[in-house]
Amino acid sequence: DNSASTEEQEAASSPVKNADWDPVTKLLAWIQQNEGQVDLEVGAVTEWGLRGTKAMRDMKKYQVAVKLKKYMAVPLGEWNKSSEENALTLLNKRFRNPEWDQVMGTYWESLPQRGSIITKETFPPTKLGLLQDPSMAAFVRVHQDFTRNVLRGAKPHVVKDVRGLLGRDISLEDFKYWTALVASYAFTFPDEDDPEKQVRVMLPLMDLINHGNAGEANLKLFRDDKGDYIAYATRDVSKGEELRHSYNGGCERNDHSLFHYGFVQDLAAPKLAAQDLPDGNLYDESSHSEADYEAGGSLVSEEELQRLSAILAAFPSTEAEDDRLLRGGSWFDKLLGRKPLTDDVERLFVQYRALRKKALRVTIDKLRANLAASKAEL
Ligand SMILES: C[S@@+](CC[C@H](N)C(=O)[O-])C[C@H]1O[C@@H](n2cnc3c(N)ncnc32)[C@H](O)[C@@H]1O
Repeated sequence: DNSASTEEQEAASSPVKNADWDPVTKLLAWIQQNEGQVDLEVGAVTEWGLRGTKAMRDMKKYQVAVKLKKYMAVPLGEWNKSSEENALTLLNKRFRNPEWDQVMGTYWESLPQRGSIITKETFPPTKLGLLQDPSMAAFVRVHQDFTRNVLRGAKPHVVKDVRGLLGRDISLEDFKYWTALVASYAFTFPDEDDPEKQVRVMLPLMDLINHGNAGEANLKLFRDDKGDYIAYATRDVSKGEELRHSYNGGCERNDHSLFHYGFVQDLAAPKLAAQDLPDGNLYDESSHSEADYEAGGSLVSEEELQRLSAILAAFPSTEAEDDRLLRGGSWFDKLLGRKPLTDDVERLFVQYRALRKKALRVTIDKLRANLAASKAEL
């Protein structure tokens, strides 16, 4: 058999043995061996080493970056089920079906390991004060209580007996880890049998693609009529460009992206946290948006100026003070031994509160200018 001997030769001349490959290299090979297509590379995409995906060559609009056979996907439950419930669905399948679990081992290994996922499920409770956002901290506590309660069987509508379901005990740390993964790495697609229903699904490699805002995103994901998953370019892309798709329009608000995905962005046109608009919060969309602060907008008023200014004034630290914590400050701070924060979670939380203040400041400035202009017109 000719092909087998070619494979043997390749294996023999390959510089590393299969077992030594890093998890991502293994993942790409595994997808290609399973009728998939890979036309991107995985690596660091920011100076601080965020992992993401990049174009390996110039790409044309509609060109396929990843194709994944249906059988490589990991279907979970309906989209409106909690991540805890979806995590149990996943763990049940893993524990009850060891052969499948082993086949999928290459995928599990490509995922971030315990301790490196920072989302609402894993935010350390002792650090929540650093957010300077009691309402976000409260939402986080409610989530973390729920996870704990599901695990100890206190939420019988989700599961009566975790041990009975999984056939073994799992630690709270493990449960939080899988819940966080299911929450921040799974996708939502219409159900194949009932398009009215939305279901969650985990997609190897496709879940290594980072979020891009509208205007930056250059990939889209869809499922074809055979049920296979495809990520394709939505415009021409140059070699080396990061490939991104939009997770959710809400990610342009840092409260949303921090809570659900553990990142924040310093946008040129910063958006207020949902709760800083006159109505709305993390879970309830506001009836207002930044457009209402433009000239002639419904929020260009003296009362709104007072309201936003009061929110900004009530923070326990200023933007400049936060900035000093992140950057290490002046020669004076250095002399006093004040070092920049190094802990990832602490930096993220201080970045969040500084960017929240920045969005308030920028909105207040715009509002004040538009208010002055409208008075001058009168
Ligand atoms: C679906 S994964 C994407 C792949 C991930 N970067 C990795 O290496 O495993 C989602 C996670 O990636 C990170 N992420 C995604 N988009 C990002 C962005 N635009 N900026 C910063 N981090 C981002 C966040 O940690 C998020 O929870």
